Amino acid sequence: MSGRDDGRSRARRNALLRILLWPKRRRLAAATALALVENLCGLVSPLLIAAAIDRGVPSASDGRWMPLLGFTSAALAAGLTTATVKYCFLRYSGSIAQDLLFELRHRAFAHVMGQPLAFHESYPSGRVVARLSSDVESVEEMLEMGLDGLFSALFSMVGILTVMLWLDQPMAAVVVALFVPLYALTRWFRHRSRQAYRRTRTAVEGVVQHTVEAYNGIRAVQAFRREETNAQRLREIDTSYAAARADAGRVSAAFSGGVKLIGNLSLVGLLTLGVYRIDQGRLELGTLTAFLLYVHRLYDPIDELASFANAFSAASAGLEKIGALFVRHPTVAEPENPVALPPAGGGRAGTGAVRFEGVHFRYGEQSRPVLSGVDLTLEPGRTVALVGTTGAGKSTIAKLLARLYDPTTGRVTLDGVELRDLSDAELHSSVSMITQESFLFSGSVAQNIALGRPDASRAEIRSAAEAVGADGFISALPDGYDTDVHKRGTGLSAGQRQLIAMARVMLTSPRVVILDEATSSMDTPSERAVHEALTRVLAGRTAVIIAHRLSTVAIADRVLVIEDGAVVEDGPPEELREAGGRFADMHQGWLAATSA
Ligand SMILES: Nc1ncnc2c1ncn2[C@@H]1O[C@H](COP(=O)(O)OP(=O)(O)OP(=O)(O)O)[C@@H](O)[C@H]1O
Repeated sequence: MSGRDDGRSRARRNALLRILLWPKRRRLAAATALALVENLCGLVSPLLIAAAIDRGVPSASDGRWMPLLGFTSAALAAGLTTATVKYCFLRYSGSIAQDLLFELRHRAFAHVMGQPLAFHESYPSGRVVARLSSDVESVEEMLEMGLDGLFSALFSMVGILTVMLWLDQPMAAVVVALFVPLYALTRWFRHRSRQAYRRTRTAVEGVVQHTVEAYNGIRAVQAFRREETNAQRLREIDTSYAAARADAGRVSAAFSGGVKLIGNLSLVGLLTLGVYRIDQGRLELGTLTAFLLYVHRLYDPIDELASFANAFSAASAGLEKIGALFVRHPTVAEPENPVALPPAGGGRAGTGAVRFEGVHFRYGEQSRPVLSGVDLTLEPGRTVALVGTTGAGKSTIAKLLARLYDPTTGRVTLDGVELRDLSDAELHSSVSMITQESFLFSGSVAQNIALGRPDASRAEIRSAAEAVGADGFISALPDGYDTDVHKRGTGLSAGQRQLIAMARVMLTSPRVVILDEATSSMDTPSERAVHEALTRVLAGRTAVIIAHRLSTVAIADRVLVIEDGAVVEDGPPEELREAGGRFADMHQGWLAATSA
């Protein structure tokens, strides 16, 4: 990662942290106060023990037990208070941490869901899953195990050093002197562990991404016998993940060991100097004991600080990655002052006129132009088939018509209104896209049909299903319209899914329907059922079909042959067939394929 990228990642992480932490500043301040009380109580105990040794024990030898009893009871009370406050702190900081994670996960998810198609087409779904799962988990781990260590370490260090300086300065100087190597070690650790954890986050992202891709494409994986290749690839990515984790482990082990070594050197130094100063009569035994107890207390949290720093490095790398999700992507924004479509009048007739005016389009600034000046007029209520070689630009035209993207220059209008000027609600109810996947969401069949109109009544849902001939098979399902589409055993066929998708469109009753036809063929009876449904859905609407089959082109009134992002032939299918151009060649090819 270059220095500039590094700075940008950190800036994104800090901005994200600010957004998450600022609203919780009061609760964080309360948690800090609890930690302060806990550490102050913890600080008192060694002082009381020192007093018990230096004052309580001598007076007890003289037969006066009260001072010793007083000091030991006070030490006990301090210990009990420390434990109680610690319990409260952990509960309180735990609830802050959970709220924070909840918000982080939901913000990230909502942001991803609201992104334009351009984002999803360039950002692999596996990477998004990694962001929302393992990267958020790394933050969770830090919050769960690290906060306590961080607070204890910071307060203890300041508090203990202050008390030490007050008790005996030459002895405190020994401890302070050993902070120099400790500082150097910590700097090294921060630098190395940040690198190591960035590598682990990248590696774990690879593992998740590969798993999600393999799972999404399981049909292709099995059809092309890619199981072994995929497993081999996972082994490779996993090996690099393991290596990155091992490196992170080595760094943290070196740091922990180093801290322990410096802690022990402090003990030896204090013991040597302490014995010398006692011998000189400048120090009491109780004070030496307090110093030894304090050093122990000082280095224990530093060790905890190491685990926090570890968790922080992992979480920090995770937050940098999550922060990258929030980078603004050019979006197809909803207009501030939307324009309404002219009313449909009596019935649908006359609506659904589409125009592409001088449309140029490229997918990104670096990409080559896909459409270069497309001018098109689609008449209301007619069905147009887009045909052409693969990569010609057919889907791109459909995506612009559904306003999944905006043209780079030029405009697309529906009934005289530019798509950019329509509200999202009007756009979605006026232009519907039936995609190849016919995706069904978790929920009942009825809910899936009512996707575009969640307020539709059961009677309306039913009549939409009847209109496309889907009522028969839906009523035969175990729970009819209430059958859960993803419940085991429901197993809807590809054709049935398509019929549900068509009923969905029927219910929304859009002016324009775009159909990205499936290339894979279905068995003939279900293909016929889908075809009949399609004819009913398209009746009276403007339809654009990306056609891959002869039978679909047959229902079109007009064919547009697209080549290299331009319309090269345009006319009724019969006319183009006779004209002997590209469409005629394609037609011949289809005929040969179907008769073979
Ligand atoms: N998301 C994208 N980012 C960058 N380039 C893209 C993207 N989608 C398509 N393209 C490019 O745009 C061109 C047109 O693609 P498009 O999907 O419109 O073709 P198509 O005619 O629908 O092809 P097919 O019949 O194979 O679906 C192709 O060169 C393709 O590589």
